[in-house]
Amino acid sequence: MSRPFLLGLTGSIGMGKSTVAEMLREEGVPVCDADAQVRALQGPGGALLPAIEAAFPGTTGPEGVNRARLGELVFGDAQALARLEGIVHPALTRARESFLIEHGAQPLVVFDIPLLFEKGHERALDAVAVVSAPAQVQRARVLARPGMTPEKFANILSLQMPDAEKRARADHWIDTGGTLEQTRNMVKALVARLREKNPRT
Ligand SMILES: CC(C)(COP(=O)(O)OP(=O)(O)OC[C@H]1O[C@@H](n2cnc3c(N)ncnc32)[C@H](O)[C@@H]1O)[C@@H](O)C(=O)NCCC(=O)NCCS
Ligand SMILES: Nc1ncnc2c1ncn2[C@@H]1O[C@H](COP(=O)(O)OP(=O)(O)OP(=O)(O)O)[C@@H](O)[C@H]1O
Repeated sequence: MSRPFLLGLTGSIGMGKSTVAEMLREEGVPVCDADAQVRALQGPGGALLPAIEAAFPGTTGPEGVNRARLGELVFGDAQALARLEGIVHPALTRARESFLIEHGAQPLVVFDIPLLFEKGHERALDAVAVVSAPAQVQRARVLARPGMTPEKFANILSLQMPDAEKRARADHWIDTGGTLEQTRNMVKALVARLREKNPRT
């Protein structure tokens, strides 16, 4: 039975993954956004709140998870991060399965997964596209975000596979170091090529 072509989308912090995911949606490609799912599961009334509160007391409330607080506890403490991932990642796997059933008739679907290579998700995908920009562009983008410090940035970077390795492993590279228009043209070209590879009637 035919099925959609499964493209993974990844990239390190601040590289422009969310921006590219939005461009893909504008091209009519369904995008399953792991970060958005985590936010829903951790938001007000989210299904993961009881388990997170039990493991990290004081980090949840009526507004859901206090992400800044939880981030302080887990970024920089490998054991705590592994405990949080043990709660979050199985729920993400289930969400991905439902997404695929919902969009099973499409030629192409995208899974936007921040830690795609770090967690071995490439094994379940047909191809992977990585978004990346020069390190100094990444740094400037990330440090401009409210609440970000050079220390927090360094910690998060140390948890992620180096950008050069991601690019070496990926099948497609989307350069986000230029203008938004240049990036959009690359996105359009990639979508056209992949849809051609897997035409659906
Ligand atoms: C700790 C949390 C609450 C902090 O939230 P916050 O809004 O402050 O940061 P945000 O989620 O935007 O992450 C900031 C950066 O850290 C990276 N990051 C997030 N989780 C992880 C992780 N487990 N390992 C490595 N990098 C991570 C993100 O890709 C991003 O580049 C949140 O990141 C979380 O719940 N993480 C665990 C779930 C997870 O693994 N998510 C990433 C895959 S979907
Ligand atoms: N050519 C480009 N392609 C993509 N983003 C660009 C480009 N030029 C500038 N930007 C800007 O860079 C920022 C990238 O942020 P974005 O949230 O997309 O990154 P991200 O990789 O999803 O980050 P994180 O992993 O931390 O969630 C946006 O503000 C975007 O407008």
